Amino acid sequence: MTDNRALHRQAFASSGEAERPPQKLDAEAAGQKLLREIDSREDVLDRASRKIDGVIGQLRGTTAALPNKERKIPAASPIGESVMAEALASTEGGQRVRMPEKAVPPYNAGVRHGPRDGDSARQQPVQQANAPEQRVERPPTESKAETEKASTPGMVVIDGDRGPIKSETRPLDKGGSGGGGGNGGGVFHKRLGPVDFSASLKAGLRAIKQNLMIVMIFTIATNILVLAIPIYLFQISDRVLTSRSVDTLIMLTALIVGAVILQAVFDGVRRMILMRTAVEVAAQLGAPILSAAARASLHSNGREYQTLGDLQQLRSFLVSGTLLSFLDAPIAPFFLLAVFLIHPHLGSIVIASALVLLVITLLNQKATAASFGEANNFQAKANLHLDSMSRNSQIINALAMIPEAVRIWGKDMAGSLKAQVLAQDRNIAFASISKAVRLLTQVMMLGWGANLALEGHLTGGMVIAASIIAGRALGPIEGAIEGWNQVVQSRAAYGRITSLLQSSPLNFERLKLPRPEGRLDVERLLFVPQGTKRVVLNGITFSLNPGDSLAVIGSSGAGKTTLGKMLVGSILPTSGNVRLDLMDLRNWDQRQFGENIGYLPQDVQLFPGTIKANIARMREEASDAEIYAAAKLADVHDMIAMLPHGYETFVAADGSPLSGGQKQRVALARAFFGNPRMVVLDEPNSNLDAAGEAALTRALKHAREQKISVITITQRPALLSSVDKVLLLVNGTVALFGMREDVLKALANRGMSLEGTPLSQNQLT
Ligand SMILES: Nc1ncnc2c1ncn2[C@@H]1O[C@H](COP(=O)(O)OP(=O)(O)OP(=O)(O)O)[C@@H](O)[C@H]1O
Repeated sequence: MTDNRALHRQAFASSGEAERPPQKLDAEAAGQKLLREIDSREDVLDRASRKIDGVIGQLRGTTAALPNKERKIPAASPIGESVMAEALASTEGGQRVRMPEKAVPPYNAGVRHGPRDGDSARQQPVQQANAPEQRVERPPTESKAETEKASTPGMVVIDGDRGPIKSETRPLDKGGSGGGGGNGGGVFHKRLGPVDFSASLKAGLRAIKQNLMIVMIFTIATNILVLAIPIYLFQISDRVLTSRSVDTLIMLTALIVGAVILQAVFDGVRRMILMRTAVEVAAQLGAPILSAAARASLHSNGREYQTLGDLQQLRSFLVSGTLLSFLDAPIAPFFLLAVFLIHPHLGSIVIASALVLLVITLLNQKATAASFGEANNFQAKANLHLDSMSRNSQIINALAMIPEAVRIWGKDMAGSLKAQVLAQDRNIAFASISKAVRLLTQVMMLGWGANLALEGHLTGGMVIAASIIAGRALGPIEGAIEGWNQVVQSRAAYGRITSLLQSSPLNFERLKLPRPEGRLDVERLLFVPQGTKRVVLNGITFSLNPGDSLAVIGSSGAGKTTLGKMLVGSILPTSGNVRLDLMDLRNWDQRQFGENIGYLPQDVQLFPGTIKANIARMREEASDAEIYAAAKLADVHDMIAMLPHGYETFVAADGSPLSGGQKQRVALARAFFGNPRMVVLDEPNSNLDAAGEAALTRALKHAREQKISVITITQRPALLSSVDKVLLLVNGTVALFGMREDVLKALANRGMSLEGTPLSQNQLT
């Protein structure tokens, strides 16, 4: 805005002043003067806003100095810094993958010789590998610069960004690596190791508590200053009008004007602090909630993601008038006392109506809780449906399913709206009753006060003052009733946030193990999906040595995909164990396990971002050498090289511009990224043409050379030539398992196809 004005001024100055008539010059001078005035006012406003921030900073400093065992504020990261970091990250995303400069190295060159983190980890002794990592919940030591920034008046500090996403600025000159960030390549993880969501929750609550303490100080001051108006009325009617003193009137008016302005400022400040509190809570809890939801959604239909909406609900409550009413409530008894001091009769009237209002509050809570809960449940269902609609938008359009999809959503929405109307009707009715009670109280006070005045117990000014003060005393109760819906929803939202964060399996620390070699032991796996009696897998037992390659074959519905998911830990068995290097998957550190395995699911999905970011599993710290090594290992480098933008090709959420086969091959490179020790490929050739299938066979050969244990789920015989062992699944049980030749021979002897079904006469001959 200021820049625009500067431009305008420049335009004024440079547009040939000399030739212009004096009237025009006058007008321009007036215009410039006006702009200068606006500038100076803006400066004043800016300064005021900075001062407010400074006051908040100092007050926070004061609360920080209070003796409090719990008070260990984590390293603060100013909003500006994270914005800067993001800006830097997006600039980096534009860099290109650096290819090897000379002759193309052998497929494993990047893996064997590159200065890779994984390699150094492998060479470290076990003790070192087991050294405790920095945990998320531990407040990092504040650097001097940060401490200075935090204590600088005028600097608003948000103690946030403490989830698994670490708030640190990325180094810009990282070995020429594109980092795999890509333009749209978001950040999934930056921090390794276990997290403690309870600590994040505590930090969020601490931020709320601290700020509410400051807000309370301003609330008390505001409420005291609110008394200025009744005192003014009282003084005018009882002193000025009787003494007829203009001087007293002027002095009183000046005082009251000052008090009213101060009250407005204090009220503004407390609202600003609450707004910042809401932002801070979002910054503290956003990343932990998303991480916990992502993990929890593994065993559900993804409704946990809606907990982010709960955080939004909590934020809205923190800036709502309802919260201000609750904050005003503790001061209400003092107003009551003031009315009592004016006259006990009037005080009794206020107490009686306060009790009536409290009863109304309880009745309101009882009458609306169930309906509000029902409305929320329906809303959550409608949101889930909306989510699935957005994921399946192509099918919905192609099969002209829009009316049906909208109808299903509409049914849940209608349920939610119906329940909401019922609840809101009751809420509004109770709010109206409470309003009426409050107004009637004031009428009674005026009426009875007038009677007391007639009897000479009170003056007219005292009656009016008492009536206004009574209004302030009852205001918070009325506000609480009106905003009760918000209270209920926010309480439920907080409950859901708490249970999600506290029950997350990511909370539990796991021992960091040495890098696995790829030995796989599957023991008596049984899988009966929750809520069903269907036995999908039954007594599956087999073992693979590091570097073994296995093909899992079987007819459709035999349980191959389910077994594959179990091998990568995305489904937990009902009983039995899957062990990688003897350790049960449940006991592996989840992040470490994920880094050491690869998985290509049947239904390939890429993330919106560049191909390089997708291959690098969206990791910003991935080096070009690692990305290139994965692409070579999966034999997709040549295919990527043919794309107009190569590794920088941006893949949209629906996978365009890649074809189904290309998507599958990029996902194959993603599975091989980071030199994993075990890779599970579910139907990796389902979308591939002959050339793609040949490349896949080569990829499996490379993996074998690198001693990566590969489990390939397939129905096609083409891949069998590149595996050591074959496992035939029939109805969830192992029908055959052994060396490829033996299994194929056994199959032929039994006259069975690769799917385990008897061959027809034609096939046998
Ligand atoms: N969560 C679940 N709830 C109920 N049934 C399930 C569940 N998961 C798998 N199943 C059932 O288990 C059986 C095996 O499914 P799975 O997807 O593992 O088969 P598959 O061998 O991979 O088949 P395909 O080759 O067609 O992919 C199917 O009949 C499926 O309906």
